[in-house]
This record gives sequence, structure tokens and C-alpha cells, in this order.
Amino acid sequence: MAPPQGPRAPLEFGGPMGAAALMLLLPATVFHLLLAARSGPARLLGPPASLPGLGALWSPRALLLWLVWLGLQAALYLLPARKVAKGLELKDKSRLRYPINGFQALVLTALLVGLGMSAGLPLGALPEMLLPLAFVATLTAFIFSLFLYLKALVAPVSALAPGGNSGNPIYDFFLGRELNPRICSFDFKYFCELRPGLIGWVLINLALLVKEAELRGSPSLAMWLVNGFQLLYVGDALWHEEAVLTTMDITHDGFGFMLAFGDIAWVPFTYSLQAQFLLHHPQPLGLPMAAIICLINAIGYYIFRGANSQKNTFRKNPSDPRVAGLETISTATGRQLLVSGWWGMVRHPNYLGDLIMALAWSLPCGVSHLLPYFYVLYFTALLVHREARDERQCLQKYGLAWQEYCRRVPYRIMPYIY
Ligand SMILES: NC(=O)C1=CN([C@@H]2O[C@H](COP(=O)(O)OP(=O)(O)OC[C@H]3O[C@@H](n4cnc5c(N)ncnc54)[C@H](OP(=O)(O)O)[C@@H]3O)[C@@H](O)[C@H]2O)C=CC1
Ligand SMILES: CC(C)=CCC[C@@H](C)[C@H]1CC=C2C3=C(CC[C@@]21C)[C@@]1(C)CC[C@H](O)C(C)(C)[C@@H]1CC3
Repeated sequence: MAPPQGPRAPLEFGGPMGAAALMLLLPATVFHLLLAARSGPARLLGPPASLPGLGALWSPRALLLWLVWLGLQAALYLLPARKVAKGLELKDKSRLRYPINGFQALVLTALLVGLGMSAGLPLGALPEMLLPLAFVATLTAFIFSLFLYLKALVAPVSALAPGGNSGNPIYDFFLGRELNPRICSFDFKYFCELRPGLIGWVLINLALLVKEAELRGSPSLAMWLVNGFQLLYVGDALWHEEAVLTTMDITHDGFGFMLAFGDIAWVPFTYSLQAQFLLHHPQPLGLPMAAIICLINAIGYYIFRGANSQKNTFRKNPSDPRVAGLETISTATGRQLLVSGWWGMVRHPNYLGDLIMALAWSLPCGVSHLLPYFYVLYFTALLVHREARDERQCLQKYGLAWQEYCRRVPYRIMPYIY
């Protein structure tokens, strides 16, 4: 059994107490949002208008649907891939291999759903099942995290994540002990990060759009915008799937409750909140306003994609002509840091673009309610916290060179503000 890492790794998220609180608070938030979105007052703060009985949470049909969904996505993951990419070097100097077929999984899912709908699949019935589906997804996340925790107890020390093996079971269960848990070549974390949750999110959005068309004759412009923007975001993530291999989730964080729940329950059921809200609270949206919102989304996407692609191109090959002219700082590790281009504007330009897009996803819901802006608020908190975690890791990795970068690029996310 792998020994705990002990007090060397600083505890994050408020330690075991914080982890326990988050494990209660996060699922409670999912149910609160699902209930609030369908209630008349649609209040973000305060108790939901009505609480459902346990019967409304449990449905064998939802369980079956959920298992079929996970099975389908797992089967699509196992299909031959156009490319097999290598991850970053691990502690034992090995590099894991990952199939690059996420976009293919999205397209095949769309084809299957399209075929199903033409054969009479009632996609518009899905919004009625969101509550029991979220319940089974949450239950799955708890059971799956227990499996991951037990599996990590017998994993070799070299397979453990830098954090998440403090020896405290609650904290380790939450953060995840093992870095890349796998059975044969099936990588659980990589699979969950991009497939069932992200593709599930756009499928839920589509079902809400179909339901709106059934109720009101056609989907509203606001619903089209939310569906279009979020489909672009998910399609982009799957098209650039290889880039996820260098995110801190894959390279640094263990796979425990936080990511398992985040990937399979939090993302599909809370990221679809705007479309849920619009189904129950239709909002008028004129063409001029829609055009402005599209422009905001396009600006956000331009910054997000430009910054992420610039860094990925630079990390893959610093002499690539697209980045070779950029100014850099050398570090003791042999790697360089960009100090011009997007990464010379602020230290996390990709977060800035992501936040601008988040705003564009909520604006079609009007300004009468705070609820559809939950994503903007939560995402700001998540990215500010994530940025602080990343800065700590970079300071540790790059030392003086990182300090020099911070001096030359003083703002973190928003120029002249933060
Ligand atoms: N929708 C959602 O819920 C979420 C979306 N995201 C998005 O995911 C994307 C990835 O984010 P994330 O993984 O947090 O981090 P980043 O993609 O910002 O990567 C941070 C890493 O980039 C490298 N880096 C930092 N500064 C420089 C520089 N100047 N030059 C070169 N390399 C640099 C460092 O790693 P190294 O030097 O080792 O390469 C650092 O650890 C973002 O676009 C974010 O917005 C993230 C979380 C949630
Ligand atoms: C509150 C809670 C449960 C936190 C867990 C956080 C997770 C929801 C997020 C952590 C990092 C994520 C990323 C994406 C989705 C959300 C989670 C899992 C991401 C897949 C979204 C699409 C992007 O293009 C991305 C691939 C860059 C991104 C990677 C990080």
C-alpha cells in the first residue's frame, strides 16, 4: 500500500473540513439550481419555491438512461482514434498514451441522437428527467470516487498525485490520490473530463430547445444563442482535445470526488442552467441585442482560442514560425515563458476570454433574474482560485524567472483591474 505523503504537501480547499463541506455543498447547489430554474420566482438565493419528495429524485428509467449514456460514451472512447497522443512525462519517466477521438465521439453521438429522433425518440421528455438524472449522476460520482480511492490504496507511490495523499481519508477522497487511474488503456480521468459531461451538457441543451419548440411552436432566439455558443465551446474543447493533456487537472490533480463529480454531474446539470431557465422563463430578445451578444461571444472566443493555441503551439515547438518572433524569458528548467503576444497582456489571457464568453451565455436570459448569471459568478470564483493555485505551482517550478514574468506582466486576468 502506498504510504501517505504526510505534511509535506500543503492542504488546499480548506483541508478535510473544507473538503467535507464542499462534498455536501456542491451536490446541494446542483439540486437547488435545477429546482430554482423551473420555479416561478427563479431565485438564486434563498430556498427553492417547493421541495420535491424523494420519489421525484429516484427513477429506474433515469438510472437506465444514465448507464446507457455512460456505456455509449465509453464505447465511443474505445473506437479506433485518428491519432494517439502522448501525455507529459511522469515521475517514473514514462509517458501515457491517449486516444484523440473526442470530436469523433461528439459527431457519432449527434448522428445517433438524430437517427433516434427520426425513429421517434422523445428528446423533449429529457428536461422532465433532469432531477432524477442529476441524482443518479451524483450517486455515481460518490460510488466511483470510492472505487478510485480504494484503487489508489494499492497503487505504486510513483502513480500518486502531488496533492491528495495527505493520509486524511476525507481530504484524499475529495482531491483524489492517484494521478492517472486506468484499467488497461482506459484512462478514467481523461475520459470523464471531456466525454460524458461535456457531450451530455450539449445534449441537455438540445433537449431543452426541442421542448421549447414543442411548447411554443419554435425555439426562441435566446435559446438558439445559448445552444449555439455552448455547442461551439464544447466542439472546440473536443477538437483541441490534445490540449487538455497539459492542463493542471491531468498533470497535477489526482482523480477523486472533486473532478469526478465536477465532470459527470456538475458540468452537465449546472452548465445547462441558462437553457433550463429559458425553457421556464422565456425572454424576448431583439436582433440588435442578439448581434451585440454574438459579438461579445466572438471576442471572448477569439481571446480564449488565440491564447490557448499560442501557448500550445509554443510548448510543442518554440521555433514554430507562428510563435518564434515572440519575446520570452528563460527559466532554469530549460523551458521558456512567453512575455509578449497574448501572454504578455495578462498572465492568464485564456481565463479572460473564457469569462467574456461566460457573460455572453447569460446575457440572452435578460437582466430580470440573477439565476442565469450563476455561471458567471461561480466561474469567476473558480478561475480566481485556479489562477492562484497555478501561480503557486509556477513559482515553485520556475522560481526567479516566474517572479520576473510577474514583474513584466503585472496583471493576472483583467488588464489594469486584476
Ligand atoms: N469551463 C470551465 O469550467 C473551465 C475552463 N477552464 C479553461 O481551461 C483552459 C486551461 O486552463 P488551465 O489548465 O487552468 O491553465 P492554463 O492553460 O492557463 O495553463 C497554465 C500553465 O501554462 C503555462 N504558462 C503560464 N504562463 C505561461 C507563459 N507566459 N508562457 C508559456 N507558458 C505559460 C504554465 O505551465 P508550463 O510552463 O508547465 O507549460 C502554467 O502552469 C483555460 O482556457 C481555462 O479558461 C479551466 C477550468 C474550468
Ligand atoms: C465546483 C466543482 C465541482 C469543481 C470541479 C471543477 C471542474 C468542473 C472543472 C475543472 C476543470 C475543468 C475543465 C473543463 C470543464 C470543467 C472542469 C472539469 C474543460 C473541459 C471545459 C472545456 C474547455 O475547453 C477545457 C477543455 C479547456 C476545460 C478544461 C478544464
